[in-house]
Amino acid sequence: MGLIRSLSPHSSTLPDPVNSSSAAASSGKHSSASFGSSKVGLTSNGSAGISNSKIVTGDCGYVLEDIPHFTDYIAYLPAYPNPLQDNPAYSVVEQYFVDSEDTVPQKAIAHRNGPRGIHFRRAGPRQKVYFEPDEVQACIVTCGGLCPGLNTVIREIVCGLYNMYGVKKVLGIDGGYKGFYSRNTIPLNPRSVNDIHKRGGTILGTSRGGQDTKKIVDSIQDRGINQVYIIGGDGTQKGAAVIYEEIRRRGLKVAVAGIPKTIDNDIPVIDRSFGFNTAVEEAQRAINAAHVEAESIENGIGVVKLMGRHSGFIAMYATLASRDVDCCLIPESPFYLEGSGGLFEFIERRLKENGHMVIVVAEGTGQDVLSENAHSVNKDPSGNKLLQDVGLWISQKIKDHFAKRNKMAINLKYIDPTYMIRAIPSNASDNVYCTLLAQSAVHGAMAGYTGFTVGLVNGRHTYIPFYRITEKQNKVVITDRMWARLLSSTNQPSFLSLKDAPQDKKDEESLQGLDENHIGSTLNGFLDPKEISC
Ligand SMILES: Nc1ncnc2c1ncn2[C@@H]1O[C@H](COP(=O)(O)OP(=O)(O)OP(=O)(O)O)[C@@H](O)[C@H]1O
Ligand SMILES: O=P(O)(O)OC[C@H]1O[C@](O)(CO)[C@@H](O)[C@@H]1O
Ligand SMILES: [Mg+2]
Repeated sequence: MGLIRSLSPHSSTLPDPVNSSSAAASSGKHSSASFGSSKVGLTSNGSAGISNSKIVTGDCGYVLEDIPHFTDYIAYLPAYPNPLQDNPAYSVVEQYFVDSEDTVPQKAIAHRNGPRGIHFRRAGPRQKVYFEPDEVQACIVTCGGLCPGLNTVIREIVCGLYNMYGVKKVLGIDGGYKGFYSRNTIPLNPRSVNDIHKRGGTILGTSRGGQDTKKIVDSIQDRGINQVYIIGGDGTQKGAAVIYEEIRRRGLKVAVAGIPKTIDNDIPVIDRSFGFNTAVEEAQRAINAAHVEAESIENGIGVVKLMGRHSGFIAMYATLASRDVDCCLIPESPFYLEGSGGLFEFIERRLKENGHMVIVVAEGTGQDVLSENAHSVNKDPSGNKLLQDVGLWISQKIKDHFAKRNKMAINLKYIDPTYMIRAIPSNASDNVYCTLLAQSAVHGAMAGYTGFTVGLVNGRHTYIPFYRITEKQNKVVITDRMWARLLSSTNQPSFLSLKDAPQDKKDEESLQGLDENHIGSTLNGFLDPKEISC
């Protein structure tokens, strides 16, 4: 059961507690209150056990998917002027504090008569904060697989808290979620994190599994922690969502802020995840090596396997960037080997035309076919399916095919740089991106927001409610322009025979995951069709 804040019935502004410190007032499942031309409400949401979502609606189909704030569930909290207002470095900025009305549209493309659609709160410093500097005891945890930029985010959270807000107590949690209750903490300060951004990995260590919400929140409470920064992928953000729920259930003034991390770029809503650019850049080295090997020998074939459990973004962007790739295979695009329009036929043709070729394959590709041959499906401690090596499998299949009846002598080299592309430090552009994500998280937590993930949406930094990040995975849409660009650059077959092509919208959605225009169940009851047209 959730609470909604009391709203002035005549106000036409967004309810932003960092400009007004009025506290919780009424309660109710799926309730809404009108104010001016806007409506705000909380509703049940089925995803990841999250019970409350804050939806604000306005004119012309405007919807704000807002994030929780302490004042939603704690009454009469004092607020303080943001210390940044006295910071000489920022005093030159004309409007440094984010206007409470600033929100960012999820979709940048608008039609004249279309609804304004979903928006997220713009990230950044607020005029008021809900912590005094010496009251803050922050902690940082990294979970899941490695990703370039983890250390940069850690560094910038520590430095942001120290330098912008005068916070002096920051702890690192050792080895992922389980470190909360099984390890000692690591004290962090600007000196200890000074040059960690030049290193790959995470200085805090990471792990999979071991997410025991009760023990984690007990540890947060026992240690007096009141800001929790959680860096990790989809699994981690689901864990963060349940930690936030438990903290809220206990009525604690503890901010939970997620920073999305995934080498696979499989987190929805955000433009891209940090470290992704670095990984794509590093993948070029492997593709280049495969190309050099392949073109130096008769009928040379280079096969490169890149990461991408369910989403083929790294393979797609690495292929588009390289221009040396003849065929890119990703999990979203089923393919077949034999017969007309199949991979073998294409390889034969390309070898006859060019004398060599390069194939890039994302690790999650063709797992259905591979697991048919596997004895059992193993899972990692987080419950993620362990993948079969598609690179080895496809290499062997190609070799067998061309060896059959001495069809054609080929020279195949298989390169597997998977861990090399994620164990490196982030490049310059990812470093800047990590810095801004970390600072957004710090500003949000200091302003009393909680239960949110920071993310870049249409080039703007935003605060996104957890459920939007965890409800589905970001996938390459194979009926989109980007995949078409790839097909036209490689000239590979689409492997979509006519009968497989999406027949209608429903098929398309099941093929691609949910449409990005999809308005989730969270909005039921808040989007009145009458309000959409204006
Ligand atoms: N549904 C869930 N609810 C609570 N915690 C979860 C859930 N799924 C995963 N976790 C926890 O989150 C942590 C990281 O999860 P996981 O290993 O799936 O990596 P991830 O965050 O998805 O990152 P990546 O997939 O990019 O490596 C683990 O400690 C795991 O136990
Ligand atoms: O680090 P692990 O457990 O070997 O997992 C590897 C997986 O992690 C990722 O890097 C991120 O989910 C995937 O691309 C890959 O399948
Ligand atoms: Mg994951």
